[in-house]
Amino acid sequence: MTRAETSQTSEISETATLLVSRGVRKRYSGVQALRGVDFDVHAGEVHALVGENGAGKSTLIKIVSGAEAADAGTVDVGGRRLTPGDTNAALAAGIATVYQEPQLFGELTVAENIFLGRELRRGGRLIDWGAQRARVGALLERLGLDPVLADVRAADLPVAEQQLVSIAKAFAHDVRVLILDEPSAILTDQEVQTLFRVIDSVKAEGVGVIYISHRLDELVVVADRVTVLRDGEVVATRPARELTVRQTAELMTGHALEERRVSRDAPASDPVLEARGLGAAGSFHDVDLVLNRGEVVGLYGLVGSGVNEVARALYGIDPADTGTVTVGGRVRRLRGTRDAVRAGVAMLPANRKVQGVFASKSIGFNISIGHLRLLSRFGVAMDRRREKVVAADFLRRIAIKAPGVHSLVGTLSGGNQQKVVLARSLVERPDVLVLEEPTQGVDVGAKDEIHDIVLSLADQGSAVLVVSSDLAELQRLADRVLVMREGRPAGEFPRGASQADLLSAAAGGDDEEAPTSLDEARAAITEEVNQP
Ligand SMILES: Nc1ncnc2c1ncn2[C@@H]1O[C@H](COP(=O)(O)OP(=O)(O)OP(=O)(O)O)[C@@H](O)[C@H]1O
Repeated sequence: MTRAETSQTSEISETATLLVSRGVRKRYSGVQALRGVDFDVHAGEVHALVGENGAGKSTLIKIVSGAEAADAGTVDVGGRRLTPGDTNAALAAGIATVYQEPQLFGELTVAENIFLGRELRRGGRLIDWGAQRARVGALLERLGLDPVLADVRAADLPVAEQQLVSIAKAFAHDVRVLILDEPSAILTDQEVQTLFRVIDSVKAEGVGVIYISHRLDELVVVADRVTVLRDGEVVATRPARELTVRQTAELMTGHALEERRVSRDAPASDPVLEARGLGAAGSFHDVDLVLNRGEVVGLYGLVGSGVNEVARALYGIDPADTGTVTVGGRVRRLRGTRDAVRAGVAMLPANRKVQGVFASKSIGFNISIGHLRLLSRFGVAMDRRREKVVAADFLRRIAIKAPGVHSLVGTLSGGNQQKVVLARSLVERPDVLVLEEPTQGVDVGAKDEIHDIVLSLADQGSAVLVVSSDLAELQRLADRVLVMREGRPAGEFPRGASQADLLSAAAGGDDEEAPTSLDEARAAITEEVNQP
């Protein structure tokens, strides 16, 4: 289905309002998370819900899906009032929620996952595997996915497909309103295209979609309407086509945003880290990489390019099996993260859960853990007063939304927890810092602050490697961008290179046919991916 046809569908069914919430209020200890929110969803539309970290998006969807009860206000679905705080009632009314991280059992097949707990049985006893597989196949096909996925173990699928399977699982029930909580945050450009195709097909069936995202540039493509929340209040609900990214960002923050350009002189050649001929069987080969003192180097590539694996090898998570790495003039064997830390390399991995926060501890504690490592490196005892000052400074600088440094990290919104993890690694001021998707899930205002912090770390002499799928982020941060394709280096670009250049090098475009715009580069990739 084309976009034009899709939007027609949503206009036709505009009168059918599936979900209406009125005057929703919710208070947690010390925080008024929602202050009387009105929000509705029409049949066949994608209604995006955006706002800064802590604006109240997750709280609203928890109330709509019955995971939390509101203090005041109502939610009606199909004209019937939902019982507050009752997930079964919400499910029965047709509300399904798909979270960013797929909630599947890795050891089970896709079909088993989809029917888990409500298996189809023959004569009421034996599981009817054949019938299940056929139903799942039809379901996958309905969403434009390959029916052969039914028999694949969930753990063997890439995370993007696991997410699409989670959507399929939701559709095993009768869905009227599908809630997608930051579905694109962990996806690459071409995976996002597939997600949008699936969204188009569910829209065409008259399902209403609530779409939460921090990637504002995709709203004009995927959303019909946009609601902006700020501090628990709706500040605007508008057709997506009437809002630019900048206007949306300004509504979110409540103030005008300046256009920010970074101009930085390329740092002099003074290698802190040098990797030569680095390789790991099956994932990357022949990688030469130099990080100079005070330099920010970007590493960019599509899925399967090996960029994340290179970063993980430099931090000793999945060691390389060929080549050498020299840090601070000494050849290092990075066989584990302890070797990397000893060599002065720190990393903020993309999957924050790997690194984890101490949810039951305060913000101050979580940030000072990084500080403790720094101080203990010099054999100095930790100074508690200083710990509080450092944490309070970060709270202010990267706008962590919380009552104070004593607040427990477990009570913060997802994005704010991420800022705490970042603050911790920045406190350590490592010689080499490897950042993987440093601003994923973080709002626009905090993104700028995080970029400023990374650049000031480089100004103070750290060498920084940033692996990011956000091209605008790489343009802003990186003095140089190395592009990888299918496990090998595919080009190097100085600061000032266009997004189209980076994307086409990553996708294997040749120079003679270099695309002139980002859209053209994206279209070329989609075409390549869709080729049999
Ligand atoms: N269980 C809780 N206890 C205390 N405060 C909470 C709890 N859950 C949420 N909050 C607070 O309510 C506010 C709204 O949080 P919410 O998770 O809805 O934000 P969000 O818009 O989804 O943010 P993000 O983009 O970071 O996910 C935040 O200030 C958060 O700290």
